[in-house]
Order: sequence, then structure tokens, then C-alpha cells
Amino acid sequence: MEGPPAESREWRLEPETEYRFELDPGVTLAIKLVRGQAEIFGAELAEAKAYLFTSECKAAVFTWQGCIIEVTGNASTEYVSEETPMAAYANVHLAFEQMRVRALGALHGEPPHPDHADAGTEPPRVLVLGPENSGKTTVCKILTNYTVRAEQGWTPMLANVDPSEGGWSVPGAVSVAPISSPIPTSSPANPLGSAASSAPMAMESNALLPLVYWYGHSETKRNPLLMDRQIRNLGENVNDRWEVDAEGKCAGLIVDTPSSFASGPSANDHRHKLIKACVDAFNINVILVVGHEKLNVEMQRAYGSRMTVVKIPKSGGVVELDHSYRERVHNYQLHTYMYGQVIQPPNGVINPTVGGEAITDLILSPSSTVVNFSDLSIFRIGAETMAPSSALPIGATRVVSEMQPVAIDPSQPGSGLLNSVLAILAPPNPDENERYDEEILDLTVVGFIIVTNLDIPKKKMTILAPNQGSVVGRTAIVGSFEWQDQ
Ligand SMILES: Nc1ncnc2c1ncn2[C@@H]1O[C@H](COP(=O)(O)OP(=O)(O)OP(=O)(O)O)[C@@H](O)[C@H]1O
Repeated sequence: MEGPPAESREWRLEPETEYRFELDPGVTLAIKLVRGQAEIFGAELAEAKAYLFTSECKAAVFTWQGCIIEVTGNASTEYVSEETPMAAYANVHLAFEQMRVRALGALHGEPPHPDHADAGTEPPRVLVLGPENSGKTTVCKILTNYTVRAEQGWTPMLANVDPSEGGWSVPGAVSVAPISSPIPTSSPANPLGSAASSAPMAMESNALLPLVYWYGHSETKRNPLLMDRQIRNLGENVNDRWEVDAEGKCAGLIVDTPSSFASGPSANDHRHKLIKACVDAFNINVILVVGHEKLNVEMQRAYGSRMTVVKIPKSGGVVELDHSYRERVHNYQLHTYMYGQVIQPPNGVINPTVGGEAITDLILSPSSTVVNFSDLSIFRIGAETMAPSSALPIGATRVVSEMQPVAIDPSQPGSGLLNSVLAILAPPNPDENERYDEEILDLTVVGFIIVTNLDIPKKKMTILAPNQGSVVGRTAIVGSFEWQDQ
């Protein structure tokens, strides 16, 4: 874009302070480390490189030793805070680091250090809980980034069981990935960082290979049984991987959870079952509660006798995200999934990067194709979807269990498919004897498509996909997410 260079300001940050900023829609900010040391949620900034932030990003540049940064563009809010919980988070990290080192030592047959003779040799498997806007995801990012920055070359697992967050793919998904380099922060469209391509189907060349299951809704209360099943599926996959990678296991795991796990009536509530599902599935041995006294007491009572439950402070920088912001973020995520990130740097910013990647590497060109209704088998999971009676098998009643896959006929008016996000599943087990009725609940996702048009007379539909891969013969699941390209 032509025009005068955007205005730049320098900020001098004292040790252990942070520069916090929030962006309006459509605004891009560039931050350059001029001198000193600085990090964004645990990921270090390289000197003299311009990092871009976009899509209403809210974040902070923290420094342990002090630094000077140059900020170009207009943030809607920006200030320096001297009060951060980073020292507490760093202490938690150090404790985890010792657990990892002890686990690795034990694996290599080293005798325990006399000071820690009875400290145990399990690596940290951490469940992070907290209410809405407590900064859970940020804590997970900071702890993961500190782990990969340690000189041991750890590759911890990061699991995201918050279906409203999107993680590495799209909202509605839950996922886990081994993390080997620091997760950058640049946009809420990629809260846990992105691979060079956001399309799981096209990601062979990337280091970040998340394993994705589709829950399909943003709220866990919509289908707690399905949520429970997907959590256990993620856990099984992590355990399978660790069975063949004993050293990798020593790096441990961090699990980011939805705020619905932290609030709501305590008796008879599905949230306790889901917390327990996480504890069991990931074999959790540490629970971190972010800034919530009551939940901390509750977790101490429920789990304190068999694992460490620690309350950690909430950062004053965490921004309250309202419903409409979260909806816009879902749109950014789906747009980014299809098109990559198209970012216009502020005028005058030379060679900008997004989380360390050149911006031209982040652009995708999705393909729009027309397929026959019969090319894809589409299902919804569970009863609340209320398929029209005519879409049900002859003789079937409307009583459908929460976990039952219900086939969707796109030619029925009211199928609800137009503009829907569909998860394309991995193929079922090739061995017929290994198949079972609810197998599609346990298949991983290979990619997502959007139904952009339905032509009922011709029995055809138009789909948008991030790449050219064929969907013929595939099974897809629809949830409650819709998206329209604007
Ligand atoms: N120190 C900080 N300074 C500025 N912004 C911050 C800071 N810490 C977190 N944020 C921002 O606040 C927002 C909310 O934080 P985060 O997503 O970590 O909270 P959460 O508890 O996981 O949210 P949710 O309610 O969705 O579960 C994010 O946009 C995050 O980038």
C-alpha cells in the first residue's frame, strides 16, 4: 500500500515488566526488538526483526532483563505493566523441568540425586484449569515455550481440549501436537501457533503435526459424552506414541481446558466427569488452577491426595473476551484455515515476519469443487440434531442416543448442511473384522471443508477445501459450526 510510513514509537522496558497491547479489527501492528531480551508468552524475539500482529490480537512483550522495542502501527490499547505473574510461572516451569530431568535420569539408569531421593521419577503431565478469561491458554503456551527453550531439546505434548478455541485447526476440534520449537503469537486465528500451512491435509512437510478429533460444537455441555470420548481418544494416541518413545515421554504434557470445566454447579455436573476424563486419559499428575480459590479447594479435595494441585496467579493483562469477539475469532480461524494469513504490514515496515515465517509463505489458495451427494457419506452425532423423520431409516423412531451417528441426506430440505463446516475423517480400519458400529466417533480428522452450495434437483453440492484433495468416498461429520466467506 502506498502512503507515508506508519508512525513508530520506542518503548523502554525495565526488567520484569511487559508492554501490553490490543488491536482493533483490520489493524496490523509491527514490533521490533531494538536491544535487550524480550519474549511473547515465552517465545523469544530475535533482534531487529519486525513481528506482525493482526486480527484483533491481544498480547504482551515481556522482558526479564530489560529491552527497547519499536512499535509501528496503532494499537487501540497499549501500556506497560510492572506487575506480572511471570516469576511465579517461571518457578512452576523450574519445578516441571526438574521432574523431566529426573524422569530422563531414571530412564538412563542414573541414581537419583541424594537431595531428591524420594521425589519420584514421573515427568509432568499437567492439567491447566481456570474460569473464563483467566489466561489458561496463555499459561499453557508460556510453560510449553519455556520447555522447548530449555537446552535439553525436549518435545513436550500440548493438548487442547477446549473445542471453542480451534487450537491448530478450526473451532469445534480438539487436538494434540508434539511441540519442538517455540509457539509464536501473532493472531487469535492461530492461538497455538500455526504450521506453514493450516490445512492438516497438506501438512506433511511441517514439523507441527497435530492429531485432530472433531467434536463439532463450541460448548462442552452440548454433548458431554462425545467430549469425553474425544478426550479419551486423544489420551490413547498420546500413550501409544509414548510407548514407542520413552525419551519423548520424559518431556511431559500440558493440557489446555475450556472454562466450562471450572464453573457451574459442583454436584452432579458433567464438568467433573470431563475433568476426570482428562485426568484418566492423560494420566495427569499435576493440576494447575489459574487464579480461582474455590476451584483450587474443589480440586484439592477431589485430587489432592493423589497428585499435586497448585494455584497460580492470574495475569492482570488477560483481556476479557466477549461473545461477539469470540465469534469474530471463529471467523478468523475458518478464514485462515482456508486462505492462510493475508496480512498487510504497516507502511514502511521492511521484511516483516509472522511468528518468524515470511508472510508470503502463509497464503493458501483453496479450491471450490462440485461433488455429487453420493460422493460423501455425511453424519451428525447424537439426538439433539433432530433429523427429519424422513431422513431416518424406515421404522426408526426419533429416539437417538447422544453418541449415535445419524446419516444426513443432503437432498432433504432442512438438512442444515448449507454453509456447514464438515470434518473429513481418516479411512476406517481396512480390516473388516476390526470394524465396529461407532467407529466413526474414533476416527481422526484429515481436513475440513465447507458446503457452500446445495443443488437439490441435480443432487450436487459445492464444497470449499483448502487444497485439491478429492473427498470422493470419504466419511464426513457435521457439527454446529457454519461459515460464510465474506
Ligand atoms: N499479559 C497479557 N497481556 C495482554 N494480553 C494478554 C495477556 N495474557 C493473556 N492475554 C490475552 O488475553 C486473552 C485471553 O487469554 P487466554 O486465551 O489465555 O485466556 P483463557 O482463560 O484461555 O480464555 P478462555 O476463556 O477462552 O478459556 C488472549 O487474547 C490473550 O492473548
